[in-house]
Amino acid sequence: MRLLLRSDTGGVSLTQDFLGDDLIPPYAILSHTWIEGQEVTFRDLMDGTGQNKAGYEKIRFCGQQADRDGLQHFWVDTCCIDKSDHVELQDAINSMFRWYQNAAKCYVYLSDVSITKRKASSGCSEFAWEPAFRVSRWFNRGWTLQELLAPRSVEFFSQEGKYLGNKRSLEQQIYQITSIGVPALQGSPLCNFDVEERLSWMEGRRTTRKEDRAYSLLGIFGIYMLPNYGEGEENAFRRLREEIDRVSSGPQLKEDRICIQNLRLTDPRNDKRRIEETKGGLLKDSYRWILENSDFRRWSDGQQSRLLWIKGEPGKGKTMLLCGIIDELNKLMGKTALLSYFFCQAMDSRINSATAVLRGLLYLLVDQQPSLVLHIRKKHDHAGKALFEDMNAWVALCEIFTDILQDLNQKSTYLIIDALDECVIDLPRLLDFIIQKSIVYPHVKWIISSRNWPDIEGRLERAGNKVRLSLELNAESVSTAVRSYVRHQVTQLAQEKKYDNKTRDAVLAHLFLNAHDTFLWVALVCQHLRDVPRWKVFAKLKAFPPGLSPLYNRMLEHIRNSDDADLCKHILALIATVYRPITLKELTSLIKGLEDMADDIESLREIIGLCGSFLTIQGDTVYFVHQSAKEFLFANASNEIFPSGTEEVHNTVVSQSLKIMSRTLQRDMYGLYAFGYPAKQVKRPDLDPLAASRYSCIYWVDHLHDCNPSPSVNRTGHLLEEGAITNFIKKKFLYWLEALSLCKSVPQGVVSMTRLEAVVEGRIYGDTLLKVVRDARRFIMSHKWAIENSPLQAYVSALLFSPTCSLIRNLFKREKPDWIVIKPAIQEKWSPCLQTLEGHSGWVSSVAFSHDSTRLVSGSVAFSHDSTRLVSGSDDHNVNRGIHLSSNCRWITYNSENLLWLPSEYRPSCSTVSEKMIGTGTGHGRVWIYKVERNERNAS
Ligand SMILES: Nc1ncnc2c1ncn2[C@@H]1O[C@H](COP(=O)(O)OP(=O)(O)OP(=O)(O)O)[C@@H](O)[C@H]1O
Repeated sequence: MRLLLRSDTGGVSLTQDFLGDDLIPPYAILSHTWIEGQEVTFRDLMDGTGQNKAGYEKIRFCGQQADRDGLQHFWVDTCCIDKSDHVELQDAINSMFRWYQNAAKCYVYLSDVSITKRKASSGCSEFAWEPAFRVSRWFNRGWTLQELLAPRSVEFFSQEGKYLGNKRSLEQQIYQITSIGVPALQGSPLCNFDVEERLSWMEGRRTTRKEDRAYSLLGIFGIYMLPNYGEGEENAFRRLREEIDRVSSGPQLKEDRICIQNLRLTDPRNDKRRIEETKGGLLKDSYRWILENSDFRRWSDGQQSRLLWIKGEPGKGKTMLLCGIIDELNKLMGKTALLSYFFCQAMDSRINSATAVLRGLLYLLVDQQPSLVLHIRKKHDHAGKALFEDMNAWVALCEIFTDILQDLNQKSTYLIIDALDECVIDLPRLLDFIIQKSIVYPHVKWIISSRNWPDIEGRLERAGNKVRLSLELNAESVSTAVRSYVRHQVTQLAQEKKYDNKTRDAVLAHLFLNAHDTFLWVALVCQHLRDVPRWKVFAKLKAFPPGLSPLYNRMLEHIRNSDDADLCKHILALIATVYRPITLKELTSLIKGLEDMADDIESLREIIGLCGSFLTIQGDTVYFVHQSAKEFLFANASNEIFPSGTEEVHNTVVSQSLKIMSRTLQRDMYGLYAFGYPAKQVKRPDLDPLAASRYSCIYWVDHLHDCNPSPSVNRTGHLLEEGAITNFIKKKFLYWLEALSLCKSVPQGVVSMTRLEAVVEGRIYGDTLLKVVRDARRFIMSHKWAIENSPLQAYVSALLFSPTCSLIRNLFKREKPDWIVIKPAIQEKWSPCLQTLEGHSGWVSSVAFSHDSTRLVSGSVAFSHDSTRLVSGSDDHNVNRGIHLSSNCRWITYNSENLLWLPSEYRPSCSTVSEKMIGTGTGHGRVWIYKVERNERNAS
């Protein structure tokens, strides 16, 4: 790879050809569309010509921008490849994706998007360039697809070289323009997207040479293929397909991929990037102190100190400190060590549990050393995705993690976990695991961070070899770091708001005096000041008291005094109560009075802006600015934000959810038409009919459950009327199942129905509701597989194969296909078979219950393909849940006879589970769970 080097005088020269990625210095890369005959070529550069061509401007722009970003080198496709050299061109085509991927920055130069022109004519708002952006040629060209997807950092510039935004800040617009899903834009590994989806991204894109439409996809599929110009587009695509099939049909690779896809809950690299971006970027001067800190050095240099615990009060900069440490370790260790990390976030239920932490850490380890996936596959091949989700997930993940740490075989490994206090589920287990592993494996070093919580402190006391680094005890370093941060923030602010020196100095002085070593306080005040007109700054400064709580109080007071106080408080209460961050559209459906605003996103943004600095919007999702803001509302303002308790908010969410679902759910919402249309291939339409009701579909039962757990609540005084739920199930149940499938959430639906049955049983509701809920639960349990795989099967096989007396079948008989003339003969009532558990590959020969009747173990035997070996296995299930739970299985291979081991706590027989008598039956690969009527017990 050849790069361009900018001299001090602004001239540009080509470097040597770097052979080997490790030798290439950091560089920026240009993405643009070509102007026929006006691009500067390799030959031009060699001959010292080309400065008069229009394309030279782009080279100048790229060099200057790289310089501003502290990069000496940059790359431009027009002149860094010698296209007259056939071999070099072939090599470049196959390397291009990697070159974009490895670039420190990618600048997209949009020659057809101008800011000044539009400003002059329209007078004009910040986003006046957006219409031109949306129709820019850049989005219609073939090569620019990989230039959008491969680099981590993609920044967009107008023809004047003015910054318009980056891949993250313009995510929604790019998604709307290209239909490329947000996860792909956020850097999710492209192998996670199926072949058809990736091919579809090229639709509507053009290239000058037809064959390039296929060649420009090579990197996106991670394949190598020699270009052969002249073969024509059709042949090029045929060869591309063949190569894709060849690579992906390797059974090993395919299984590995599925295993990694199932393991992936989040990509912690994306979380890190998102956190840094939303916090305004990572400032080196504010974390560098740690590298020289004596405790940190003791941990990094010492053999014995394997666990570093960084602790401090809210907003002291722990998360950003860890981001900095990760960057430094990455730089320092390169590929000589493995580095994996995870950021816990209490407000996001995907990433606030101990299992999520282990999954995230494993994901990054496997990404760096793919051979490690074998340890996961040992269990995953048997259990599938349930391995990571069922009630035994923690046990299974611990075993896998331990195997991997052992296998790493002395390779240096760094594991970093931020914000343990935000690990809401199973923190004690996670702490014990960390302590134990940090003692056993000398090649593994851990960094964890948390607030000063006595519980964590108490538990960590047991870790003998830890180093404790308290931010409060390093006040001097933190104070200097905060001062750097203040300086940086105020300089930016002064530039943006055009402060004169006096105003700037006043702001600086106020922040220096009152920050008390708390980054977050500074960040919040500066955010406020962005909305304050320059001339009011002096007066406003006094309104920011020192300390986080007083500042939050002040922010609340501001809301209290505003015209929209009630609306803001409702919004704050809702955002504090939901189980995952919600989008603006979902917000409109859950707040009374905002229902009609789903299409007025700009006004919604304004409304969120009214909630002071408590909330922030990323993409189109609403978050608290910081976990401490949410905690403040619960601890210091709950009377005001939740005047009737949180139950009331749950209540409202349920009734609003029922409303929006009743309004939006209907048959074939995505226009799939074909009954067998695979769920995997379903793409969200641009105008997603579920956009406003997605959250409701998945969580309404959870909110119902949390409305008021007391069974003695008087039904009439309760907002939740039996009628609303009964009506919803009677009228919308089947559409809800389809929606769950479209949202890839059928398993959550099964759990919801089990929960709903328990809630209804525990309350003073009428019989009708209970009957219909029980029937609906049997319905989803019986047909979950079909509906999960093809959403429209809810109207075909599910209805046809339900018992003739099923309430749901009869309520929705109008939906049954009329083209099936000969209908299958089906029994009248639901069969006693409650559930079928699958997973074994041989005959299941033994089944037993645990003493507490909550668990079931099954055993099977099978011959190997060549019939020389007998394999026996056991499988563990949880009886109370509606999903197959099959982790914890141990496969044992024998040379001779079948030896099946069952732990002694299990005993054969029927059992009473949730007041029902349960029996079991077995077959090839399956275990059936039956409901046993007392007088039938012996018979079954
Ligand atoms: N090195 C840094 N570079 C840029 N911004 C920083 C840096 N350190 C802290 N900040 C700013 O301070 C704010 C608070 O920092 P951070 O979230 O890291 O605190 P924390 O100690 O992890 O808080 P908590 O314990 O409440 O989660 C961030 O949102 C960011 O705006």
